[in-house]
Amino acid sequence: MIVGSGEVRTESPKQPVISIRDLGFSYGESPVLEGVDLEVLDGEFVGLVGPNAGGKSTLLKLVLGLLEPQQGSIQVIGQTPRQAVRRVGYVPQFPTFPRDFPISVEQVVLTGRLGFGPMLGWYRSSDRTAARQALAEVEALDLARRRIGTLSGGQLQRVLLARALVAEPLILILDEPTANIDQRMEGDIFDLLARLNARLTILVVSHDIAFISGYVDRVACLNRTLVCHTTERVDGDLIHQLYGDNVRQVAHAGSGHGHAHNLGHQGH
Ligand SMILES: Nc1ncnc2c1ncn2[C@@H]1O[C@H](COP(=O)(O)OP(=O)(O)OP(=O)(O)O)[C@@H](O)[C@H]1O
Repeated sequence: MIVGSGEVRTESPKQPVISIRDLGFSYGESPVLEGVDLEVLDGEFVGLVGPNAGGKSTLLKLVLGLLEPQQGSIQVIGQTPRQAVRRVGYVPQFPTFPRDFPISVEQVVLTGRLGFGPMLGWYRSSDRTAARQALAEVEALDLARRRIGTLSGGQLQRVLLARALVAEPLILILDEPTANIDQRMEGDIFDLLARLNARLTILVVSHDIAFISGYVDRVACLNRTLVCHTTERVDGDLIHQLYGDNVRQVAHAGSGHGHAHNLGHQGH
């Protein structure tokens, strides 16, 4: 509540846009997720971190409605994940395209509009305008006519982000968006996400807890079960708890963030 010069104004509390309750999932005998609870509030920027095979991608697939919970529940904007799928923009983990794959950047972005219009068939001019706007928003409009397979890792991530944005989502979910790009680009992508967070709720999977804690509001640490921490809690002890000895920390030369890198995922 805000009180000033005799006026009383009540700020409405932020609503959860993703609600996960007591979620359980296994592919076979051994559980991958157990008793997972998570609420992501409207407008939040949440980082999802955890060791290899901790269940991060599985949790995303459940939130996207690609898998069904075996225990517990998930609501996305008050609906089932499948019902809400059009309001969720998804940036998958670094797909690769052959260099001569015959599809342009603009065509890739346009696939984000599939099913948008009333008719089956070709894209409308409003779809093309939206695709160009989305490319401009991620500062990649100059790439529109390039073949998708000729892009660098950082350029490809921007284009996939534009493809997610063109569907006008309320929530953006990204799976390791900077896993195969250099540190300067990593900062650029997260600066861009921070700007988009002004109008979108963001859930991002990262292997680099120390880096993302400079950007996100909270980190959700997933290792079969899930524990949330505010970013102030992200220190050496927490990183060690989560990743054990499989972590080396190196300063980011000249990054100005003063953060360290978790190199526990060198397989990526
Ligand atoms: N389709 C599948 N069938 C069987 N087991 C699977 C399948 N997908 C994932 N798993 C297993 O489930 C566990 C969790 O995998 P998941 O990919 O969710 O983890 P992650 O935290 O995203 O890992 P990483 O950081 O390595 O990407 C792993 O042991 C993995 O081998």
